[in-house]
Amino acid sequence: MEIQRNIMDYDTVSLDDDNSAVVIIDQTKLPGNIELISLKTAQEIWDAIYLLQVRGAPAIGVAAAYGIYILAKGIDTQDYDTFYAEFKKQKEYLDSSRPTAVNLSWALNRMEQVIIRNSDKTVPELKQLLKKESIKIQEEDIRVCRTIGEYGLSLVKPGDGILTHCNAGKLAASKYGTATAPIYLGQEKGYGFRVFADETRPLLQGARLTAFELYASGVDVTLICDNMSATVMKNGWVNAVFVGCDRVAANGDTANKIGTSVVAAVAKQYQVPVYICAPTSTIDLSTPNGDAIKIEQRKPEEVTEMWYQERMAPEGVKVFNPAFDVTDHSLIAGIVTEYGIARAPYSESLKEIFAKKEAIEAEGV
Ligand SMILES: CSC[C@H]1O[C@H](OP(=O)(O)O)[C@H](O)[C@@H]1O
Repeated sequence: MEIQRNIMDYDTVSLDDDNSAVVIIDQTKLPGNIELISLKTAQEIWDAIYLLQVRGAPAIGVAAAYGIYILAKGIDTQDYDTFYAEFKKQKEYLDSSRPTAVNLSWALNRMEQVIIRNSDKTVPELKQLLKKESIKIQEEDIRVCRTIGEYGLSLVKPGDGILTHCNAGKLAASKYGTATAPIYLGQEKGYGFRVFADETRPLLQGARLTAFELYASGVDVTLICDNMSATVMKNGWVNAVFVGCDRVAANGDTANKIGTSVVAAVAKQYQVPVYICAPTSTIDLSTPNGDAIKIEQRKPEEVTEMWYQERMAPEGVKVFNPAFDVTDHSLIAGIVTEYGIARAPYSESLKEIFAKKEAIEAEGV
């Protein structure tokens, strides 16, 4: 008898036992098959991020941190400058896999800082410090997501309807997810949320991943097509929208999966608050506003034929396939971080969030 495997029992991203590979759930195979794959080379790691075998801003950051660690481990030199030069080459390559989710560069830069701050250490010592930092990044991700869940839970009440778009769940992070964190914590407390998951064309992260993980967790989830979000909100079935993010700009404009801005515009029409669940690792104060966020453009085949037995569009037709869009800060009721909920004006409140973060870090809490 096949053992009933629950997706929630698997780590989205991990290091293998001998620290020689990044192990991920291949999310392109979900929900049909739960397959773990080991990534050992720079090309394998790059491909896994680009092909969305591992995806979601926090999960991409953790995969990149583990990835650059195992690549650094393989650099065969005892000379600091030679080691650092090769590290930078590998880091720049991994950083080129996807442009929008800031966690990729955030994690890689954080790993590089370990080398910069420890120029007096030997190469073996640097490799150990890189391992330690990569594990710390994943441990923080788990703590951060749970804290976001706690703040998010304060925005809803038992029995509420929650709509989410794309997958900002456990499969986009290490555990809890970001937008799903309030849902999972509510599940622990018996809140009985009714969740509506947008399927999220063209790659169907909502159908294949969010509905999959929530259903596996016993959450009351209803899968809807993207064009149905207006109806469920008009019917009064949604009390709040929780979504993830890939990059939050200094003024609160937020890049997230394509279609998020549509959900936010419809939510405004029906007076449903939209909350961005945003680890501070996904907030980029160096990006002034949404116009400055680079939006990844992906292949037309994802739109025209990816999920169909036959092509569903004429051969050669023009296709526009931006992977993300930017939700204007004016459509966002709150940005839920692990240091509290930022409210408009975000150009001020996000700075206050980071000031709180820095003060707590300075205390070594
Ligand atoms: C926890 S944030 C996840 C975020 O990333 C997703 O994009 P992709 O599936 O292309 O990596 C989507 O925008 C989610 O909201």
